[in-house]
Amino acid sequence: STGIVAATPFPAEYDREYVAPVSLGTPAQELNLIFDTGSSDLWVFSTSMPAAQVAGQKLYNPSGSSTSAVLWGHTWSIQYGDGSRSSGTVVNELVTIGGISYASQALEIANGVSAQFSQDPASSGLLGLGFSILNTVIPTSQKTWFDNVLPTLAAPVFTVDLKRAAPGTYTFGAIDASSYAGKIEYTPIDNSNGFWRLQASGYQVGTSPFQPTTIDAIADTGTTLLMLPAAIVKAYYAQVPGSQLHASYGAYTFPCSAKLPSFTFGIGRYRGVIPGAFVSYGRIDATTCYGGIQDQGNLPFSIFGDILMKAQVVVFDAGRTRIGFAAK
Ligand SMILES: O=C([C@@H]1CCCNC1)N1CCCCC1
Repeated sequence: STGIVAATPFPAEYDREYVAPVSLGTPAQELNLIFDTGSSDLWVFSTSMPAAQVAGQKLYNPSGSSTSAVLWGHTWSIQYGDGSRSSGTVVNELVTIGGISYASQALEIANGVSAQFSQDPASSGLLGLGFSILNTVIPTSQKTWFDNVLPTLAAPVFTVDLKRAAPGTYTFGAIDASSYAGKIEYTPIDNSNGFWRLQASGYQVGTSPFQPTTIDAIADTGTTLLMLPAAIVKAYYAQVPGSQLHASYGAYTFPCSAKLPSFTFGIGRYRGVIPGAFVSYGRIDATTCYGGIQDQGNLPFSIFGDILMKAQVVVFDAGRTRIGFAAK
């Protein structure tokens, strides 16, 4: 089987996150979820949530589904790198994405979420596309939806084609040859820590010479920005007049009138180019804009988030434990 769903950015003004529709239960309850290659829990806002933690999100109601079955004695609790959290209980449920169904998917229903989720009306939860070793369900860890449907897919892959300020696609079981230009360049991933973790071969700021250096990064569709080592970030903004590491935001900002240089990353000999305009994340006041490239801080690796992904077609190949990039 193959399946395709739209990946829609929110909010309209800047691409903070991308959500896609997931159908739950019988009759179908369709919720918009963030597809997150950096985690491995499938969890949803539910009717078990306190009203104070809900602000417009659609809620999954297990009692309204004839196919939901409580996974007795199982709970989950997750904390993301940005400090956001959610937790709850577990059911087995029919979960369908782009027409691809798995009848007894572990569906984690939230009975509590942190403010970052409560205050985001665009997302009713997350669908983890990381490796199942990261799943937080106890006492027995559960498989991701992708792991469960993998044997039924035409090819053991999913393809991510996010776009700037426009809907893109997540495709399961296929690579759409018409979606990209040139060849797909693959590189091995290390999934031992549950991430789609790769080594990039270097970077280039604008038209400056390419700098060969290994960049150890995870490909994370659930992270908005491109998080890189301090030295690379400094070299990038050195070419943006008026940019600064803003004291109060603890992040690089720049004058919205600035012309941003492109950012190029290497995958072997392949060069992936992020246009300068894609590096502007959004306006924070009349003249100041927020950089889409930021310091990874004390993380043990870089994060290739949406700012990078939206400039590429990215193939997550579980069959050959590799990841591929192509221009578009
Ligand atoms: O929590 C996260 C991210 C947060 C955004 C959504 N994807 C997962 N991690 C990835 C980076 C290392 C720490 C764990």
